[in-house]
Amino acid sequence: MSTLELLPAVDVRDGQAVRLVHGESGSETSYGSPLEAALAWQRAGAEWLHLVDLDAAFGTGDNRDLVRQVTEAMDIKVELSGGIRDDASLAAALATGCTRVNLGTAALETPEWVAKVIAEFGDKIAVGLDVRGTTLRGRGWTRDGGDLYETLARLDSEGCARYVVTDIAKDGTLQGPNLELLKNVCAATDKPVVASGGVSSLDDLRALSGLVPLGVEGAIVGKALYAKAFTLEEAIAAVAAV
Ligand SMILES: O=C(O)c1ccccc1NCC(=O)[C@H](O)[C@H](O)COP(=O)(O)O
Repeated sequence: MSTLELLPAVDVRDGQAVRLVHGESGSETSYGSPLEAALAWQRAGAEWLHLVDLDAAFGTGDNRDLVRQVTEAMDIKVELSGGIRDDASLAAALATGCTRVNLGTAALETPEWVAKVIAEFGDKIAVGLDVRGTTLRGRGWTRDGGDLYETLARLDSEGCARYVVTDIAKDGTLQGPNLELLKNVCAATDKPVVASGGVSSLDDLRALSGLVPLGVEGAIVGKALYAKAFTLEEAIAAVAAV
């Protein structure tokens, strides 16, 4: 069985690494320099970094220069997320040298553009399916954007390479991932799924590892690492031992 990929998260708001609760603007806990955080995960053995520009996601500005600086400083693979919604923001994101980008709002609001860039850029494009129940949320998770499974079927038919699935109710809460949601999404698509939101313990990572045969490829881990629920080294060892 393949090993679950781990993607430690650096979410950037107003130049700082932060974690939100349920992705809500104003619920930030700050954890200092995004570059220091990213370098720390790299030193700890990360193979991936999940880097989010929250201001771009919320439409409160952007941290584009900082995101580029962090991405360029990494020797590991970087997944960029937040506010990538048109040719200009996609070009800027890809120009950082990131391995792939994660589209969210655009998949809900400008499906023709997303179909076009999926066709053009292949597996450099992942789509974030951020849900409350089975309703997708866009614009920094503030607006409803359609049904999860209808959107998934459409994106599958367009050749989307990968999905990043977040249960917003779990995100930043340390309450454990929504395993049922992940199983249901894996049953609805043959494409790999990256699980995001709620990881709280090494047992959660072991449980997610158990879903690898179903199609879960990786897990984004944010709050648990910042809150020191476990170290990244412990997480890497835990998923390797499953
Ligand atoms: O990814 C986005 O575009 C985004 C937009 C608006 C709010 C939050 C957003 N992302 C949050 C993340 O990707 C988190 O880093 C990730 O879900 C980790 O969650 P957790 O382990 O529960 O801290």
